[in-house]
Amino acid sequence: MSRILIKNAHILTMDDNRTEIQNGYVVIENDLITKVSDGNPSGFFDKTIDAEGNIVMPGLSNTHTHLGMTLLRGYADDMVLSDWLQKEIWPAEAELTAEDVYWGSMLGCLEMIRSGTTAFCDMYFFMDETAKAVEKAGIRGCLSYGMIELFDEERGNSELIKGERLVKEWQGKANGRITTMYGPHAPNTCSKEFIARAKKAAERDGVGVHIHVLETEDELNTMKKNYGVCSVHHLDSVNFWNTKGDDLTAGVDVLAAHCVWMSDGDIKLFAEKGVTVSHNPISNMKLSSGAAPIQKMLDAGVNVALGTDGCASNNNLNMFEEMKTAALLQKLVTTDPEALPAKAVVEMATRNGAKVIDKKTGALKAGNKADLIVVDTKKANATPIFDAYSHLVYSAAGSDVKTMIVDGKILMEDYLVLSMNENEVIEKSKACAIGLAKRAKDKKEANG
Ligand SMILES: CSC[C@H]1O[C@@H](n2cnc3c(O)ncnc32)[C@H](O)[C@@H]1O
Ligand SMILES: [Zn+2]
Repeated sequence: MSRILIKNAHILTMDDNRTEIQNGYVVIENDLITKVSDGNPSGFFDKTIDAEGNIVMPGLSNTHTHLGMTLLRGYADDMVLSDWLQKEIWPAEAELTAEDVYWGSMLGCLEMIRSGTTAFCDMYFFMDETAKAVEKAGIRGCLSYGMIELFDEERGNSELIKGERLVKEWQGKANGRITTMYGPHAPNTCSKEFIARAKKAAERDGVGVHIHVLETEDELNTMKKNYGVCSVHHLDSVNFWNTKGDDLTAGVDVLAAHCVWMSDGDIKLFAEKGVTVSHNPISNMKLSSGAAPIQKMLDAGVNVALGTDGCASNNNLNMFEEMKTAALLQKLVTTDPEALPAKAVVEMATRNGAKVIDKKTGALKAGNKADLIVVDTKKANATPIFDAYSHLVYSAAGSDVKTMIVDGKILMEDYLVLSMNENEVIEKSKACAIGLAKRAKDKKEANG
């Protein structure tokens, strides 16, 4: 049995009472938190980390990523989503190899460890490679193979087989750090019959579903033109949003990324059904997709989490930037400075996201898994701190994350990443990115 003590900590538990403890300690035994308290700890510990008054909190959950896309960081910027995908990203992705996705995923894991993200929800291709990277890096990943049916039944059949294989092979692996979902890409790239089949498979296998929804006004208009209703109501007709099973006991998580063009009726439906929304403000701003009505969703009782989206539309995986942007964007579009206060943003980035990844994470309390970070407050940008939530959202940087523990294992200590060779990951992923871009350029030139 391994016992770790973290002491002298300013603890944000993010538990149901949002308990905040000054000068507290956390005890970790193997992969679990066994005590969170103030006062003096007792007993023998294999390892003691003196937090020296720094903030100790649950690790951040990035609920929408395409990790292999780290290799396409900066590959095509300043374009509208449809052109960006069709003219640049999809042709480049057609050249991806398994090795590219492995090193791109390792690079993504490294960036997440360095900026405080302990868990993420991914949708992409060559997902065995992302799973291997998660195994090695030590973080927590909820992985889905991104299925693009393109309204072609035969293609849909083979996509579903690939999605199923990922679930069968990886669900619960790496001591439960790897979980899986089905990932039908979007209502404007997949038929509702196909999306309903993916949902049924998820219910059968007891895993969730992850989908892009109402990201752009163009999607909303296309759906209305083709089906007479928006994407949300289109999929509601096949019970896609139900998170409870038929007997209202068992259920599966439904994770909807973007949700920018939601009507009041869509929001009400999501609240009733228990859908989790992944809000991706930086990607939405960069692609000019719009501003999701997040304060309205929270007021209606929707579980809203945060995500970065892929590195080609953000262009990083830094959840501290995402938190700040989320807060500022809501204040801007509502013209209400009270919209999306700092504490609500930290909730989105921790406990709300954790609900769809692992319900035993997202809060520091006895019995939960030991996934946490230490945020350095001995910094100019952390002086003074009147309110820890305000500091995290408006002033802190991802690079202030000093130490990270996931599943009871120390992945970064005092800014030193322990679970991988950082230089090797940077060099190998850079070489893969250069090769990928060259292949894509050669293919483009050959096609005229
Ligand atoms: C089917 S795997 C994921 C697929 O989605 C593409 N993608 C990346 N960012 C976005 C976005 O913001 N909206 C829609 N699709 C996106 C990615 O390039 C893969 O092809
Ligand atoms: Zn996406």
